[in-house]
Parts: sequence; structure tokens; C-alpha cells
Amino acid sequence: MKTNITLIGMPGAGKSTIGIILAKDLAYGFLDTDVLIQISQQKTLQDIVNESGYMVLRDIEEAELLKVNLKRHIIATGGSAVYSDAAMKHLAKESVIVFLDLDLEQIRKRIHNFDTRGIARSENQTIEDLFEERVTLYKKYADVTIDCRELDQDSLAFEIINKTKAFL
Ligand SMILES: Nc1ncnc2c1ncn2[C@@H]1O[C@H](COP(=O)(O)OP(=O)(O)O)[C@@H](O)[C@H]1O
Ligand SMILES: O=C(O)C1=C[C@@H](OP(=O)(O)O)[C@@H](O)[C@H](O)C1
Ligand SMILES: [Mg+2]
Repeated sequence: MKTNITLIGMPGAGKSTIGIILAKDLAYGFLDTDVLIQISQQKTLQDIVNESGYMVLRDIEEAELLKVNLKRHIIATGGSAVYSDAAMKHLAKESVIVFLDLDLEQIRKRIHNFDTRGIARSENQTIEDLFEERVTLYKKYADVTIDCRELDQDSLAFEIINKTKAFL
């Protein structure tokens, strides 16, 4: 049995927003690993990318994820968490991993700050490139995949609770 729910998916899929709703519904704690990184570095994600580059952000993210040791929490990861196999395996020990699957068109509508959101990508990587590169990784680590296209926030939280019940 697992004790946490970890949300993965593209930026804009709803990990942070739905995570807090789930935590309230289930009486779990909530961790947004982006916030954890910003607190530990005392910088925004974008500042880390600007000052040190996106690979350093990915390394910091991996190190923070490997330190996570929680029970009964919803964990909203950053979209780049899946680049670390070690981090994903660590989270999977105590978590049901849920992939919030959203199409590129809707992600584009939700994300207006693609260049300032601290996305861990090389300069010439477009959102399309990222989507293509990552979907395989999200599917690889997911225990449960949720098609988010038609779901408002509350319906999505309800769907996640239903589909993770068997794991918890
Ligand atoms: N199910 C949903 N339907 C419509 N908009 C949503 C939904 N979930 C999140 N959003 C909106 O999408 C944007 C990105 O959500 P966020 O939770 O920050 O995504 P992530 O943490 O996956 O990057 C926010 O403006 C949020 O309000
Ligand atoms: O997809 C990415 O490369 C990233 C997404 C961000 O989180 P969200 O997925 O919550 O936007 C954040 O973790 C980080 O700056 C890298
Ligand atoms: Mg987020």
C-alpha cells in the first residue's frame, strides 16, 4: 500500500492547483516541490535558470526530491521531475504516481509565462519539443493516468481520488 499521491505532468497540467484541493479533500498534507526548491535556494526557479542554467535546476530538483520523506501527503512535482530516474523511484516507494495528461493546445492556453516560469529546458527547445520529449517519461512513471481535457478542477480531484483508492 502507498501513503502519498505524487502528481506529475507538463507545466500547466494542474499539479499545484489540484494538489491543494486533493489535500483538503483527503485530509492529507501538501507539498509543492517547486516551493521547496525556491525556499532552499532563496531564489525563484527562473533566477536559478538564468544564473546557473537549466541543468543545475534539474540537479537541485533531483536533490530535493531525494530528500522527500513524507506520509499522507499530496506531492505536486515540477514538470521536469521525471528527468531523474532516481528521484522518481524514490517517490514511487511511498506514492501512487498520477500523470495529469493534458493536450498541448490546452497547455498553451493555460501557460502564458513559458519564458519566465523557470521551465527546465534548453534555449532552443520549444513547448512542442518538451511535450514530445516528456510524454514518454510521464507515461513511464505513471501508476495512474488521468485524461484532464474535459475536467474542471473539482471533477479532476474527484477522478484522482477514485482512481488512486485501490493503491492507498
Ligand atoms: N482542471 C483545470 N481546468 C482549468 N484550468 C486549470 C485546471 N487546473 C489548473 N488550471 C489552471 O491552469 C494553470 C496552471 O495550473 P498549475 O496548477 O500551476 O499547473 P502545474 O503545477 O501543473 O504547472 C493555473 O492558472 C490554474 O488555475
Ligand atoms: O516543466 C519544467 O521544466 C518546470 C516546471 C515548473 O513547475 P510546474 O510544472 O509546476 O509549472 C518548475 O518545476 C520548474 O521550473 C521546471
Ligand atoms: Mg506547479
